[in-house]
Amino acid sequence: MIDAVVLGETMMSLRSTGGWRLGSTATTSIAGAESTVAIGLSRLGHTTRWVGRVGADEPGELVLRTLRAEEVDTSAAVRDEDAPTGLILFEQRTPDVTRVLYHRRGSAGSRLTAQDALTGLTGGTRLLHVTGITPALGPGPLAAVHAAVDHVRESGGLVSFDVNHRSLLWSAREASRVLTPLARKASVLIGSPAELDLVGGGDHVVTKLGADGARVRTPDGSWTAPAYRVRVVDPVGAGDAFTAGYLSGVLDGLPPADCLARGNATGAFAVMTTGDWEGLPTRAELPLLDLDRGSTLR
Ligand SMILES: Nc1ncnc2c1ncn2[C@@H]1O[C@H](COP(=O)(O)OP(=O)(O)OP(=O)(O)O)[C@@H](O)[C@H]1O
Ligand SMILES: O=C(O)C(=O)C[C@H](O)[C@H](O)CO
Repeated sequence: MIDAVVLGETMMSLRSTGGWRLGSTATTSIAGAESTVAIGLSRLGHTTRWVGRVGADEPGELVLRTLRAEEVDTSAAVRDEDAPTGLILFEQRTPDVTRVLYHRRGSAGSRLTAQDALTGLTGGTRLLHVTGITPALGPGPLAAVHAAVDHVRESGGLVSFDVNHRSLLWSAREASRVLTPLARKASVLIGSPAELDLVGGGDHVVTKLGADGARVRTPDGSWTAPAYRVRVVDPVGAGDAFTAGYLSGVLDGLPPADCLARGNATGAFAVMTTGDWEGLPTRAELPLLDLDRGSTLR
């Protein structure tokens, strides 16, 4: 049995050094909320699988190759001959503000089916992680998320759900209508305060508070943990990085306060580096943030 399966769309990312309209140079990589969580968990030593569709094209090969290099299992991924891999363009205007532009309508990732999801769960998983992005991609991906969530719940596994509302994809009103029933099925519900307002509560709710850290409420109590004080280079992806750390703690059986601390650490690593997943820590690197200023890793 694998530790964690994630389901969703991963795109090729293009990150410009200046404005797109100026004809700047760009760096290619990959981006996808769920695959960032898979990479984060894999670096922390958990076995993970990514389930999704890419086009039968070079951006799709970049997605699969990158995930494989991060030891994320891609054996259930589908290469779709009839649609391209989606693209996401990042344009960082200030250290805190990054513009996002999608080229993903009709992408291979948006053709995900319930059957893809069930195939991806073959062999069983301890944890399924899904987000509110996939249901925004169309009826097929929405059905895939429901099928996966129902299957894992029936098998006794944990389901984590990060609301991840993407306003470029749909309105808050529509997101609330579609995501509330999914949030009810989650064992661990994660979001920002505004996102959690969209879907209502749950038994185990984790609130991401940016530079203020995070809090968790379970039937046993509530805990908060402050963020690490670090220099922010690129805040995009911090939420998914946090989720990877938090879920790693859950898989390790840690108490909620320790899960929060691990999530704050992985979130801090993400904001200190450019890119969503590139700076995520290995397990050996986790204590780095707790070293005194000026000390070195031996
Ligand atoms: N400025 C910061 N300094 C230190 N840690 C941070 C900072 N911003 C975010 N983090 C860490 O990352 C976690 C998630 O950040 P945030 O609440 O901004 O998520 P988010 O809104 O989902 O972000 P995004 O959608 O950009 O990925 C925080 O709970 C915290 O642990
Ligand atoms: O917006 C999406 O659909 C993504 O999956 C991209 C990520 O959310 C973005 O890179 C921040 O994590």
